[in-house]
Amino acid sequence: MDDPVQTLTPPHVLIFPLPAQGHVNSMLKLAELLCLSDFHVTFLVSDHIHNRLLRQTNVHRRFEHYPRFRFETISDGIPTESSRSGSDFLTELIDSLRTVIKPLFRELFCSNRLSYESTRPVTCIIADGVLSFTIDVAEEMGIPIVYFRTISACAFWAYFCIPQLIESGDLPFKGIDLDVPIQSIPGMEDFLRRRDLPANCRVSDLSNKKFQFLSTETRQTPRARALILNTFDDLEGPILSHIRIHMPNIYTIGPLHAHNKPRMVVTSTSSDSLLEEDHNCMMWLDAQPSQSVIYISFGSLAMITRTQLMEFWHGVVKSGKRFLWVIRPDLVSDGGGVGQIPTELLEATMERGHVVEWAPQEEVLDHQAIGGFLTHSGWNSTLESIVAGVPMICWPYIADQQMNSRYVGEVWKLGMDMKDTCDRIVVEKMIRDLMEVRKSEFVQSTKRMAKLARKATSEGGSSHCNLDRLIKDLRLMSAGV
Ligand SMILES: O=c1ccn([C@@H]2O[C@H](COP(=O)(O)OP(=O)(O)O[C@H]3O[C@H](CO)[C@@H](O)[C@H](O)[C@H]3O)[C@@H](O)[C@H]2O)c(=O)[nH]1
Ligand SMILES: C[C@H]1CC[C@@H]2C(C(=O)O)=CO[C@@H](O)[C@@H]21
Repeated sequence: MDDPVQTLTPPHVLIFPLPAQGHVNSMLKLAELLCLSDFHVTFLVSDHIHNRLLRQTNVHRRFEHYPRFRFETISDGIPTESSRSGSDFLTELIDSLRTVIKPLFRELFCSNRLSYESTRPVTCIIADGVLSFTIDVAEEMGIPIVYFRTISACAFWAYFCIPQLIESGDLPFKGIDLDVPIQSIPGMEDFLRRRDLPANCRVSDLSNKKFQFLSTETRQTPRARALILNTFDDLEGPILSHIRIHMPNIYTIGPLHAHNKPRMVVTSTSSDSLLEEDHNCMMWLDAQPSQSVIYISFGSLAMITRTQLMEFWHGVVKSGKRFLWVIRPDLVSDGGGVGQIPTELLEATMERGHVVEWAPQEEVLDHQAIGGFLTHSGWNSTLESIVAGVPMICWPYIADQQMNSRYVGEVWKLGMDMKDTCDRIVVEKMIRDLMEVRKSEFVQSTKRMAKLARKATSEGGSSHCNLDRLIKDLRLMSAGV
């Protein structure tokens, strides 16, 4: 007999990510999974993000397959000329969230822009876990709201425990020793150091705006009905048990990009990238020996100085390995861009390297030529590397990345943590260790975790079952149950 819940009128879910690539990616994947269950989905993005999606992706064609999906746009309140990258991005956004986006979000619900032909009004909101003003509006409107935090459970738990860190005297740091152990986060007592805490904790003044924002926003999480996390139980089970004490209803449904549902419109050109992907690198990879290439990418927000770029470049070249490197147009922060490259680097790059401004990363990581990933440890990149079974060298930049890199190196043993170092000798050594000296050790551990990740999202797996439970619960919430 059919499940009676299935017979309820299809929900209309409004999904609202923070206007940043790493948040839009995973939440668009959730949107598609809900569309496959015949939900009505309104995906609320900033005008800036929407314009870039239109320009750089086939996302509109992809979602034409789902007649109940639509984009809705809202201003991010940030000056058009802003690069929306680097550590200043959050500073700009924090002011705008309160002064511009919150009033516009409320106004959206008071207008008729969300009720359109043959579609019921919004019955449930899925909001980014750093947008607590959406809970205020949802409560005013009497609409159920579920949070989706797009970072790892371990990073979430570190942010959530900031009050304990302050109470125990761990924050603010006293002195400059970043290797002082941190023992006031339950479940992390044996391996956490000051340097592994989210980068926002490296402040001397706890009234720092970004620090306060991330701590305060994270502590608001229990006000939501439930929390969605893009992770899986075999990866972060121990930490999830601690979070569940404060937030009992958690849906671990990741790795979201690994769910392969029948009817899913996944083609080789399915991209959510806000930059134009250079697919020529795939033909270059086809010509490289198996597991001979180190892939280098620092995500969509990270910025490095030209000095750091040169340290990485010299180290990569000295390693003697082939390399595919993503150098975004806005990656180098000190104005001069990539600038003049020393001849010896250019010659080596011509011989065994390939540089692109943006790559089809999921496809790249799945390519047989890739033997390692030098990453900034953004959570989407980390999950993509785990699913692809590619060992990592982690060079975290901001926010949650410090936590992710410690877990990759010390807890999951899926690679090495290069945090707080940018030295050509270290870069060369770590690449050789990853691709030669310790290769068999990492191949074994990454194969095992990749198998667990695919098991989680397969029929009967933990994430597959949690996604079914989320879909059923969204139907019940939308029916007022
Ligand atoms: O050339 C590239 C480089 C990256 N990507 C994709 O872009 C996304 C990048 O996401 P992520 O690795 O999470 O990095 P950020 O863009 O930096 O993501 C932000 O959002 C994440 C989720 O909240 C956080 O974990 C990060 O710290 C934060 O910087 C991934 O899906 C990649 O596959 C491409 O498609 N092509
Ligand atoms: C710029 C960062 C502020 C909050 C976001 C985040 C999170 O904790 O959700 C992590 O890194 C970035 O994506 C965002």
